[in-house]
Amino acid sequence: MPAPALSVTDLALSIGGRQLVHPLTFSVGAGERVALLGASGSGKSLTAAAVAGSLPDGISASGSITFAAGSGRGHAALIRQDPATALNPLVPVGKQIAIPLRIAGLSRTEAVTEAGRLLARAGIGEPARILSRYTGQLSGGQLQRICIALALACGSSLLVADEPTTALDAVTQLKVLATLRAWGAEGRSLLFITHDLTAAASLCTRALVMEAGQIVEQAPMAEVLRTPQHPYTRRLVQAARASGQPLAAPTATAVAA
Ligand SMILES: Nc1ncnc2c1ncn2[C@@H]1O[C@H](COP(=O)(O)OP(=O)(O)OP(=O)(O)O)[C@@H](O)[C@H]1O
Repeated sequence: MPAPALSVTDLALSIGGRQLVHPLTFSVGAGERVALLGASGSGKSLTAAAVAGSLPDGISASGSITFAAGSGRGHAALIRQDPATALNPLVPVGKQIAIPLRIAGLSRTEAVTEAGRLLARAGIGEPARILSRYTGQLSGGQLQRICIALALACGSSLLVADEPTTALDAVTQLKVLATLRAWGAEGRSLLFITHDLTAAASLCTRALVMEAGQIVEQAPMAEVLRTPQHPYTRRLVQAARASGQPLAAPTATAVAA
């Protein structure tokens, strides 16, 4: 069995002696798409930041986070709800995507061509036109997909996506979810942080559920939807069903597609 893309063991996070995240242990398999669900303030974003190595100042961490050996040039890439914060507003996005490609040894021309190809792979229409744009000239959904193209350019094998669809309209949400699905279908791993069970169920095959800084449930997504165990998970499933949106975990065939 291949080593997990990500193994988190007894990860605990605190600030000034106040425990924000209690010791957590979980893994994300190679090519697996895992949802990290939980209410606001349950510790999802801090966990995501710890995995991506970008904890805010003042937060202390203990425990271990390991990545599969040889799992790509950059281990984990993080995309957030506000993707503009990850990009430089003064540099055209194509140039920003070209930087890691140049570092990896591509010539200037090759890097620009590859940046366009990666934008297309991330679901951006008319990539040649988008390459020369600045972040201020692009929509939230486009910026999310540009961050995914950047993660592709960095050779990341694991994408940590922290509420990437929360601020988007329904149509754009579907486009970003499709890009994330394609990311996983190419054998890369995904940790999808959200409080939107409908989005998580459409994308992920396994779910971790957090409440008050602890993982209270972890199971295959289909099982979570069918027989949620923890009271918070039950409320989440009931609320999603009450909204009338279809709730179904991806099948093994859909994952391989
Ligand atoms: N930089 C920080 N300094 C102090 N406390 C923090 C900091 N960041 C987060 N916290 C606290 O840690 C807890 C977990 O926060 P976190 O942002 O991880 O929650 P979350 O589940 O991602 O919530 P949301 O869905 O609203 O983003 C909260 O109580 C929050 O107030």
